[in-house]
Amino acid sequence: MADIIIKNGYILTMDPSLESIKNGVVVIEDGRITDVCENTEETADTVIDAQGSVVMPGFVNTHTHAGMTLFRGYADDLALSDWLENHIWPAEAELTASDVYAGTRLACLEMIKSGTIAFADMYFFMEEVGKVVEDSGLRAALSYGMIELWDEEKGKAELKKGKAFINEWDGKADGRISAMYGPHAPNTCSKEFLMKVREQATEDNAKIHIHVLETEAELNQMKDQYGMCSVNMLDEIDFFGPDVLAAHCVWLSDGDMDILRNNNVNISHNPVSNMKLASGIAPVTKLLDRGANVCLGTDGCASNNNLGMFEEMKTAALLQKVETMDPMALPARQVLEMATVNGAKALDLNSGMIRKDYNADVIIVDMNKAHLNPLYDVPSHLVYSAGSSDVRTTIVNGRVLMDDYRVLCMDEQKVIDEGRDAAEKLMSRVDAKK
Ligand SMILES: CSC[C@H]1O[C@@H](n2cnc3c(O)ncnc32)[C@H](O)[C@@H]1O
Ligand SMILES: [Zn+2]
Repeated sequence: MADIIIKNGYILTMDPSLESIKNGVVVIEDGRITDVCENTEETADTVIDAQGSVVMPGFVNTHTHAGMTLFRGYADDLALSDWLENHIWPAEAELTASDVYAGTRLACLEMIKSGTIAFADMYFFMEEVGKVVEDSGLRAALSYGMIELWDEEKGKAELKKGKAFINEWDGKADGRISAMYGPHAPNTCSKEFLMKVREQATEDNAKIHIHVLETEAELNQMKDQYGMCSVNMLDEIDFFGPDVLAAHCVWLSDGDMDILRNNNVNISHNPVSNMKLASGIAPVTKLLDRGANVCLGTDGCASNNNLGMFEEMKTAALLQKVETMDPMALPARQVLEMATVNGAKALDLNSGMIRKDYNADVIIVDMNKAHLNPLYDVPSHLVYSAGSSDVRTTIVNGRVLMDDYRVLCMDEQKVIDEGRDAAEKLMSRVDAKK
């Protein structure tokens, strides 16, 4: 007997070897998908009727700072350097472990409700993030964000913290958590420090999550400092590889794109954050044309201001069309791949497709809504018409985290109240310091 059978749904497999099934069945046992078919004789403890819904792989958000939900709507409409240096960093200096716990719980609640099954996070007080992920049931690739600022002693302490986090958390929560090194960016960490991070990551068999060429200011700073851009500098120190997740990559030359592709670097595109901070437009279609693995992230809630992957997909697709002046650029199906298959590849997850033996990381999207009818093409609706609140069920590792809009893995109202309280107290401490 299986654990879960999802029946009567439109199965969008995202599997190149298996077409979508108009009225199909997904069978789940021990956290895995054991069958994807038109009919089954199998029985299960839980039978979910997905009539009028799309059954698809859940989203992988490949760049976020989950605890920053507490800064949602704080310091809007500013350029990145002003936003970060004069507003966000002074406010983050007041953060406590319990703030990050409350903020990350709020983030996980939002992600579960909007169909995300895994996320790559870089922040502070990462033990709190680990605890939240463990309890929530989500998957995550977590990194302690290291900012060295050319201070050798600080660098040593940061690397020690990064390593301690990896030692304690990699593989935790039955393998749902992986841990990475998180050097913040090439313009906040010295070349020497980044070389040490690379060496340590190789030795520890850990991946690396880093911001790369997000702004023109970073490009100019790097040219002044090293006589070359961040990608060239990182390439020179043999930093790149398939274990690197590079967020943003907005200011790339053609040569930089070749370097990233040739080194199989995973690139997290974060279009809403890039638009809000007016950082620029990443050359996504050029990267995809080269065969690079481009995935999709929201960035933190102070630069987005939500964690919804539906909005991110639509923005990504529209932005590339305007950038290239080609309405055929980044079609719906391709952007869906970025949000599922490519994200899973970047985080080394056996997820991102509805396929036999894959993780049972499945969402059910309710199509019985005014804004989703009539329905000619499912990928089109998912990218251009659907929204976060259309997700009715989220399953991760075979556990139902949200069932028909009801969150089962946490007390929704308590998480909202505690997030709001933590933000209120945090902001009074921030104001007192002004
Ligand atoms: C060292 S933990 C992460 C660090 O990054 C800051 N941050 C959030 N969003 C961005 C962004 O778009 N670019 C650069 N840095 C960002 C966050 O506030 C933390 O300080
Ligand atoms: Zn970021």
